[in-house]
Amino acid sequence: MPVKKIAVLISGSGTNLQVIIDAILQKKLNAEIKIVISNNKDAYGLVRAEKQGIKNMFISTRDLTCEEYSEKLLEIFNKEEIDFVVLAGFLKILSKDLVMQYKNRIINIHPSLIPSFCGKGYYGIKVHEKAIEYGVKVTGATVHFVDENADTGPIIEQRAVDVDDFDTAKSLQQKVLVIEHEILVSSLKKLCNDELKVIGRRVIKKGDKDEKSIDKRI
Ligand SMILES: Nc1nc2c(c(=O)[nH]1)N[C@@H](CN(C=O)c1ccc(C(=O)N[C@@H](CCC(=O)O)C(=O)O)cc1)CN2
Ligand SMILES: NCC(=O)N[C@@H]1O[C@H](COP(=O)([O-])[O-])[C@@H](O)[C@H]1O
Repeated sequence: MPVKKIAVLISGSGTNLQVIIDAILQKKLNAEIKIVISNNKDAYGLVRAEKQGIKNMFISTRDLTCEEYSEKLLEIFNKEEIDFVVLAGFLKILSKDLVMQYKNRIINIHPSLIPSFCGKGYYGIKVHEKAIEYGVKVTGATVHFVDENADTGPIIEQRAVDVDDFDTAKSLQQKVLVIEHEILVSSLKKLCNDELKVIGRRVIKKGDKDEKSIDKRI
């Protein structure tokens, strides 16, 4: 199977980007990061890419509409012949047009168990603050395909973590980040190996013994 060309979009420290870099170096992923793009010029993730010799660029989204910066991204994806896009802490909503042209080829990592604590306004530490405030006993992380709305695409993988009485938003963020790194690599591996099939809102592993019965049920 040919090596998949991926673009990774970031806005911050890039620890999720780093685990993808590490997984490729350890030959765990059938992928090559062709480009890292950030809408934050100070994102440490750009430093991580530079250190690894990966093409990287800052694209300002300030003063641009969603459609305008999405069009810029699409031009780059086409030029680099990108197969899949990973949103790894990218904090801007992508346009419907871009998402449709890359239907089921863009994945996102979110630091909660969707549909809890997600959607517009839910990003970074804010997600964990809401979880602590609500008093949930379990939270976690989700990898999902990206559709035109925030965090509503079909779910690929989720994993839970317990919320302890002494947890703060910060401590919870650290616990969930460990899980994010694990399920992001796991999901990306399945995607790059063409192991995923989307049936309605459900994402199943191809060759699943129940695939045909699931097909009929939906
Ligand atoms: N079309 C889509 N685009 C994006 C999705 C998606 O599911 N569909 N996921 C987000 C990532 N994300 C949650 O996982 C997310 C990111 C940002 C926001 C948000 O409310 N952003 C603010 C601006 C924040 C800033 O600029 O500092 C906003 O848009 O007003 C919600 C969810 C990536 N794109
Ligand atoms: N809604 C999107 C969102 O909140 N994304 C979150 O941003 C962080 C980026 O960390 P990183 O830059 O170290 O990978 C991660 O926790 C990711 O789940």
